[in-house]
Amino acid sequence: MFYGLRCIACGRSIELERIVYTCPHCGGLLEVVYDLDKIEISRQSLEGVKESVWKYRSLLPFPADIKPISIQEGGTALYRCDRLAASIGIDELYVKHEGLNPTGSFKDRGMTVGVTKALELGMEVVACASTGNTSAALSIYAAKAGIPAVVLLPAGKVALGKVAQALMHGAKVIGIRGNFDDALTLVRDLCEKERFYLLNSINPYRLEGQKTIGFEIADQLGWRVPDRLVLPVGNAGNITAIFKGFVEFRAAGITDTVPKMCGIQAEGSCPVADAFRAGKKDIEPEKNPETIATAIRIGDPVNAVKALAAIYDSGGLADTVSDDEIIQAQRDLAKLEGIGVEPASAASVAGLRKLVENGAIKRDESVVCVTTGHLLKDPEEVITVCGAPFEVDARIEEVMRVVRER
Ligand SMILES: Cc1ncc(COP(=O)(O)O)c(C=O)c1O
Ligand SMILES: N[C@@H](CCOP(=O)(O)O)C(=O)O
Repeated sequence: MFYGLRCIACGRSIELERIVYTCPHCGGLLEVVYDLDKIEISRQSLEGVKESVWKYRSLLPFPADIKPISIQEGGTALYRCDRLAASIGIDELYVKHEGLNPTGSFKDRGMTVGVTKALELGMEVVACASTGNTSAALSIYAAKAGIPAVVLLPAGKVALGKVAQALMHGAKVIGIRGNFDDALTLVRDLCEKERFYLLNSINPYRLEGQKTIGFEIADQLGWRVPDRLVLPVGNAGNITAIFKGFVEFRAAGITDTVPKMCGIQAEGSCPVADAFRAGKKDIEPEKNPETIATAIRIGDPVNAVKALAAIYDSGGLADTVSDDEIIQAQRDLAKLEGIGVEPASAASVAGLRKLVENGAIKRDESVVCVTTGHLLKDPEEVITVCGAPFEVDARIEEVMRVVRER
């Protein structure tokens, strides 16, 4: 076999048939590892292949006969953003807009792999806890695969567009009176008891799909690796996965370096940034996380240890931004570049602005910000921030009065 499962803490190998999400020996997080001597991948082999998560199939954990559950995820735009760059004060800025995936977030990359793995393992029900996007993605891939999905959401705390997706694609949607961290604890227990397949980012296979963001950025930049990657951090899976992608491309000889990974959290929900500032390798969970960016309102990120390792190993950093800075960055992306994102995504650009202002990132560094979810995910936040549209009588003078108003 060209891949295996390994515990990042004790280094033991785990049998591939076992349905476990953490190490049965020490409780550590698991990761998929590859034997690169058995894998054929090169710049030449990738040339001309249609952009998609499955373009990089030789670095995904499946035998050749497994058919993916796919809805054309990946292949998202990497925009060069000169107006935004000028306003922030750097020379070369790109935005990787993951909001352009089928359900409008990067989670689709994880779920195409995760749900395909669920079927390969013979699992009959998939489940997750979610602040919204994971549930939307799980629901659509479960629908495509023809298996039931169960999703646990923090009641009243999930953006409307995301709940709508989970409902319409047919998941069993259960709001729990508690926060995301409570929901995750519950769903882990549920999956254990009912033999449901857990597809939060503690599942190491799901992260394999998300690492293709890193592959794709290098590919789209003509095999160049940016100096910095800046992205929001919630449950801390994505920063881990993307770094893994860059590390694997370097190990395979496709690229020659990795970017400095810069994780941005909201001020009211920042255990990873706190741990980084204290020079620690693990977090102290935050009991009552709060931020307008509901997608990253997470106090006890399951992948914190992996994420902090990615940050330290790459020479990156973690920092925080305020909700006001997030909203301003959301407006900047929308108005300067035509990129519509949900608040959590804008944390990346808010973080970049702060890091350039305080000198942590230099003008001449090349930067990619990952915008993780689409604007339409959270229409209620948009109305709160922008106000409702004008309403007038259906007469031209009334319309002109408003048009002329400053
Ligand atoms: C839109 C959005 N951005 C960022 C994040 C944070 O990603 P991660 O949990 O992988 O750190 C999430 C959810 O996790 C999300 O839905
Ligand atoms: N923002 C996430 C939170 C769950 O993260 P996961 O990556 O562990 O599934 C969501 O969309 O639910």
